[in-house]
Amino acid sequence: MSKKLKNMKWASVPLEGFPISSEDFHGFVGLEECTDYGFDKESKKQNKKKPEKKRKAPSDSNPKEVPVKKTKKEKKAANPKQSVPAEIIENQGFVVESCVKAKPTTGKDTIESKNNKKDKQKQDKNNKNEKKKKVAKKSKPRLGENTVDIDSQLSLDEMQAWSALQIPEEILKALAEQGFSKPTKIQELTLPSAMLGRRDILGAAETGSGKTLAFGIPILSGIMKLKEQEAAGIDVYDVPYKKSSVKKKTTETKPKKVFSKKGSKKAKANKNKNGESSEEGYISGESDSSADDDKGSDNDSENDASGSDNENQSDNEGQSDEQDSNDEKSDDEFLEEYDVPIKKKKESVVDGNNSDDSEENYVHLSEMLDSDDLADSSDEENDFVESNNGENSEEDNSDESEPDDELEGSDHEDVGDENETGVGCVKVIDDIEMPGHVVNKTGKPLYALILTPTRELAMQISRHLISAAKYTGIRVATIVGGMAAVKQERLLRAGPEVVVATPGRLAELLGQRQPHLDQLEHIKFLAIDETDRMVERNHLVEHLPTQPFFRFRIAGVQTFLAIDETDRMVERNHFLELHPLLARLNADEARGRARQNFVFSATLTMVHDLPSHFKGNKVTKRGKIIKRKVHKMTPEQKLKKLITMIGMTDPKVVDITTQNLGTAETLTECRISCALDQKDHYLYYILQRHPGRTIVFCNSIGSVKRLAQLLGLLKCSPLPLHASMPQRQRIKNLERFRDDPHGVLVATDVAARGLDIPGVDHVIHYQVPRTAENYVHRSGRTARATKEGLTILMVEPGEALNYAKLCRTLNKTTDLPTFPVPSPILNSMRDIVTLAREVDRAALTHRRSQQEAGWLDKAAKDMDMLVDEDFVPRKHAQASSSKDLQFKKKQLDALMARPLFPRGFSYKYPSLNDPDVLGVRSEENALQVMKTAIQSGELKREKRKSKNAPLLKLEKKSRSRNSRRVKKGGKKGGEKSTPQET
Ligand SMILES: Nc1ncnc2c1ncn2[C@@H]1O[C@H](COP(=O)(O)OP(=O)(O)OP(=O)(O)O)[C@@H](O)[C@H]1O
Repeated sequence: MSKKLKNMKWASVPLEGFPISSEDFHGFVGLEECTDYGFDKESKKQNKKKPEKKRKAPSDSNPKEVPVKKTKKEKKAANPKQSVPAEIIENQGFVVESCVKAKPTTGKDTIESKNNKKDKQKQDKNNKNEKKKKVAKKSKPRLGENTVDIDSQLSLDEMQAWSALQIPEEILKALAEQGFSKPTKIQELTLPSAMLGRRDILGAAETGSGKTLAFGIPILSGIMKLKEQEAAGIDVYDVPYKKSSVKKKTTETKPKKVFSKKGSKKAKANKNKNGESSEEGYISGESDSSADDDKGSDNDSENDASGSDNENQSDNEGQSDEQDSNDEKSDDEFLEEYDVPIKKKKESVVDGNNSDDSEENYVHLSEMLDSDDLADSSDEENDFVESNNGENSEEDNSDESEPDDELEGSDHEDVGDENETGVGCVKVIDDIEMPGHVVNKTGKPLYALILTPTRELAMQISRHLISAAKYTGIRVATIVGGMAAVKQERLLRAGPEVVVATPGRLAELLGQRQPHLDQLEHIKFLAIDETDRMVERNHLVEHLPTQPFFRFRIAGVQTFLAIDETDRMVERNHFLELHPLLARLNADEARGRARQNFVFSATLTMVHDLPSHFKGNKVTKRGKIIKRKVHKMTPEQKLKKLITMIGMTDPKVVDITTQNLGTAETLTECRISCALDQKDHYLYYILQRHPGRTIVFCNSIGSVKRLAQLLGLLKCSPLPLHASMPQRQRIKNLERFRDDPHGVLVATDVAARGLDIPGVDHVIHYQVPRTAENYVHRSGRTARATKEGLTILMVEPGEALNYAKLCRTLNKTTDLPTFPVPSPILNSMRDIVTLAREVDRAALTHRRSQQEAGWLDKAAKDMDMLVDEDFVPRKHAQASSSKDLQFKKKQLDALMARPLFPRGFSYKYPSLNDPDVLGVRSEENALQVMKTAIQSGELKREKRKSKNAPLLKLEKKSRSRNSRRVKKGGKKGGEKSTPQET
């Protein structure tokens, strides 16, 4: 011991309570503590370096406690969570920390603490994730997610209107939470047949009328039933869901006569004579009574169902079905009808504790886009994958025995006998047809497939289903293109009961034989939303030429035309995947028949006039005449095609679109007729004068890009949306649009169908849509779920013919009313828009000159050449373009800084009685303006004064012009003047 240490004062420490006693530690004598701390010169030096005043005074200014500035290491060592509260003692300027409640540590404890640490870390991570989830949930609902007001949530007692439909309590509870007090009309008309009769459904109802739940509810409740059977140990893979009673009907699915003339006297007479329209399998919206009849009949069946004989329910769906029920399979082999309420799931499920499960298994599209989340997939997931693989291998084993189950007849029995004798040899059986596709049963059946034409729609349908399935424990996965397939595969490994997909990505994963999707043949439910979008060009052409398809071009739009009489459906290139998919689904006839199919669209029965160039013989470029006859397809034929294509059996057809042909009753339609050049002025006027959530639809991606650029310069904050945008951006823009009450979405028809964005005030068709269907679906983004909305169609003279066709297809006998726009304001709009266009042009010139300069520099660098600094043309061009751009930008800013709608300026517009309205306020409700204009009758007066002929008259002129052209040169009439076909 050094001298210094010897000289120091030491005092013995009592060993009472000390962790180590002298007995425990051999040779241990005692413990002394140093009481004289004056020896530490270094520490004194340090103290000098760090004057005390720098130390923060403790808040409670305890003279004994002095805060110490710790080093990083010290801080780490004294983990605040695990360290024992320390007592800080000051003695002669030296600070000592002594553990007050220190516990001795053993090796075991260290391991435990390590484990605890891990557990805690895990827990912390989980908590953080949960918090993140909660924050994310609170801050931003996902696209398609229903944001429900707590006030609008209903109790189960308030859901009496649903009671007749016998919906499982779990689903009813979720519907109550969303405030859906009663079924919509389409739901009311289709649910009884779908749920109790288990019939295929072909449904046409106006946009925003709740068609998603019209197929969503029967699918979810059907899956609940199947899962019960599964839990009872029944092999649900091969249990047919639909009744045998509908089987025989499949061979002849004659479309019903009522299609040809809806609401005709004959049809009505038929209905009355035969009983009810349900017998015909068709409900027309034209006669409410027929619909009610059907509803009544279905309700009758429900009453029967409440008794013991459930079979009556399906009997009611078609009297003749009764005899057919003695098919190959007895009814015992089919699933029973529901006992309502369905056997309750575990309390936790009903209480919603399980709801997170489904949430967890659903991954939002925007989340899917984060590729990095693939890297941080947790251990649990890896575990899951492993165990799942294990499961698969088990399933594979069970699959090996599968052919035995399928074998029928004596051979099969023989095999059984041999097995019974214990002889372990393989018997060779002749004449057994080997199935082309061996289904890989994973033990987690895929029950339902829902196909949609667009990714956003798939995502939205998933969200709607997840909301309705909240208390059922049913999981839904979304499989769409444009994002990492790996993550979607991971979702599928969890074995979701429902898959919502777009055909392309589904086909891709099927091609890779993804195990869950590989069970596709066994699905019990198939829904195809917006079906008619998947089926295109509904014309029949007689007298086939040699090629199976006749390909033609109309003003750059490449189209395929079905010329086969054998009901061949032709679709655009991106839905080519649909046919092999349907072929696969229907390969096994019995299985196909046992599947319940749903087909819904607002424009399911809409048919078009033939384009004029289809009429008469076709004259080829070489002057050869091809005789042909092109027929306009009837709604009946259109549906027949769909039925055949999808493999539906005895479908119930519900069409309630008769009056408005798919557009909502609450929709106000109008138009603006102007020169092509003026469209931008009008558009800018509407956006400025009538702000609101607005969708501007264009016919091409190019138009969307141009308009988005222009509106950006005009500070309208446009959000573009088109198919060639990255998927992440598409979703982002849609979410931004949803969140902004004054958002402006500029989109192609990719946003036309199905998107349910609440509170869209206006839909503006910047160009006349190519088809009447597109007009209906575009317009349907507003005026949804009984809310009001306004749609404005912009028509320039070149589109007059298409507009006229549109009106004819939609059974409109008069022109759409004109939206009132006061011309003085339009003049000021014109100046701004013209300048904005100039800025746009200048920006383009500047970009080009920059690109050119960049190219020159690069080329010079590559060639190791020096470009002369005074390379005049290049420098000059760059400088002048930049100057020009800056100047024009400033001009535009100055112009836009002026008030667009100054007070006191008289905006007197001859068509409005109340000009002050415009003079006082700078913003107005467009719908109200239009309604007032219609009611005041000013529009009619204005029309009479107008020198312009109504647009419908223009059609006649253009027709006669076309026919003259055809006669002259044998050219296809309208080929040039009609880039769009309705
Ligand atoms: N029973 C109901 N009561 C009230 N609202 C409902 C009901 N069913 C569905 N809705 C709501 O109505 C809106 C439109 O529903 P949905 O998207 O299914 O319409 P749709 O008929 O499929 O429209 P589209 O033809 O445009 O695709 C949704 O916001 C949905 O939540």
